Amino acid sequence: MSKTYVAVDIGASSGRLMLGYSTEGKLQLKEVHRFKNGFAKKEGYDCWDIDHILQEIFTGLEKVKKLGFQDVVLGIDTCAVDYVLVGKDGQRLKDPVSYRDARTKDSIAKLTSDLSKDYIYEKTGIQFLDFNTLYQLFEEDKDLLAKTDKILMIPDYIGYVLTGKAVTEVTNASTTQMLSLREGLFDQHLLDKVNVTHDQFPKLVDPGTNLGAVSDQWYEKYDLPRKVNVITVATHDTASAVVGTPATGQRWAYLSSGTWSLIGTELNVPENGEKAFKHNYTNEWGAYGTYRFLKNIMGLWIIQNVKEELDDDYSFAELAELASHEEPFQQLIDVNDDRFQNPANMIQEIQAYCQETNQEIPQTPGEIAMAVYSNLSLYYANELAVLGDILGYKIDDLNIVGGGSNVALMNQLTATIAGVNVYAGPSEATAIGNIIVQMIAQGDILNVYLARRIIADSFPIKKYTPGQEPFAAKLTEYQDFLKKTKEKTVEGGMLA
Ligand SMILES: Nc1ncnc2c1ncn2[C@@H]1O[C@H](COP(=O)(O)OP(=O)(O)OP(=O)(O)O)[C@@H](O)[C@H]1O
Ligand SMILES: C[C@H](O)[C@H](O)[C@@H](O)C(=O)CO
Ligand SMILES: [Mg+2]
Repeated sequence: MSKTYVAVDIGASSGRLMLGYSTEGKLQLKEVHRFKNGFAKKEGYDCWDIDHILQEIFTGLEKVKKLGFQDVVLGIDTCAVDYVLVGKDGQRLKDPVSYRDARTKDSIAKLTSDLSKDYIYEKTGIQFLDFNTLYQLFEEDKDLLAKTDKILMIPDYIGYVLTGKAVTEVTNASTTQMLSLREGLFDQHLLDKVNVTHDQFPKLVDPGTNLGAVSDQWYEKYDLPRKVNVITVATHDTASAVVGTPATGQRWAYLSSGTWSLIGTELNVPENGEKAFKHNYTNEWGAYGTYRFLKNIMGLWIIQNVKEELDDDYSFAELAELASHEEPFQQLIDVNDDRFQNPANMIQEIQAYCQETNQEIPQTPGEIAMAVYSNLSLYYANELAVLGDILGYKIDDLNIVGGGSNVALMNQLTATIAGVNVYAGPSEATAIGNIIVQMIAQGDILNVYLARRIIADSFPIKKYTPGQEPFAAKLTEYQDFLKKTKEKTVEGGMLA
């Protein structure tokens, strides 16, 4: 048996500690601890409860010890862009604001009034999302920034709390939209633009960097395994998900399907040309010198809100089951419309959208869930066509990983509409990718290509073929609908 590894995977909706080790050439994964994650209003901002997250990590580590593991390696991954400001005394200056907060909704226009989007995209190759770190820092309290000794991305902050070592891991640093592709450093113009200095970000490190042991101070408070050595993995959770995607072949794409749906592929050189810029594709840095050429899609965040607004009367599996009894595409919805980013009530927002576009309004939980799932499938198919157009080749295989890989109807609809083979699973690809980087750093696995074969042999992966369903022509209708609604959105007003 290899060493014992612990993945701390903090998703936007749930966090988990997973134990991983390999025996007889297969990877074993065991969930040790899971907890709900989310943001809440604090002093007027939507904030992550970082103390809750830290407490749950220590609780999970105590469970690891109770299972008899005394000597483990640990890696941390979380969602992107968000950060913690640390003062000169090494303490947090405030709670981290969530990217869902409205403080940056007008920031792109403000920041690019005198620094062009062309410059920023040519420099960074990163998609324009109004919550990127660049815009959050632009809106940040200037007095607080002046008092800031370190700006730590959330997983780097957790590593800093655990070990006392402060670094900036590159996969997550790239999501700031401040890293220069060419120089491999934070771009000076962009730092200046947000009144931040180079040395306020700790040194940039690659995935697989050893941070060292959990500090002694924590052993006075918690009953932890005797030795916990922390390694900086691909700390943006999507970067870990991509490492954990069991793709083979040449023309493959991934869909990391969780709170967000991240659809894209893995490149060895960035693609920040005209088409990529026009379609707002991003070049987030991946592990091992790769680039995650991808697009953010609103994802299962929509269903998470629907579930909550139905008072959690239905599990996700039950909502998917109810949806499967409904006809797909009863309405066409631009699921990436900003109005779905953080509405007061998601169900009402979906219904209002359908009314404004003169379409049948979904009413029952099954109708609402099918409206979401079938339009996500259409959106995925559309983006696969765009991805192929930018790259100059058709994508053959789509690997769907993350919790969304459990939604069979969405996997099948996507395969049929996009005309691709869909390989669904593993749903815990992020935690698996987290562990793989640790195993490679420790010499337990040679490289990521061999790791992906081990993953494919270790976890159930379900294949969905395009089939002859009558929906393939639906994509053209959806593309026309998106074009029309985007034009109308620009002009405002109801759709004809
Ligand atoms: N059995 C299931 N049936 C249907 N949907 C499911 C099932 N299990 C998970 N999901 C979907 O997967 C989503 C969670 O996916 P996942 O666990 O990858 O997200 P996360 O890691 O918590 O968050 P993030 O996307 O921020 O990493 C849920 O919101 C739900 O919509
Ligand atoms: C804000 C980012 O796009 C976000 O973190 C996304 O990458 C994600 O949540 C993946 O789980
Ligand atoms: Mg996740």
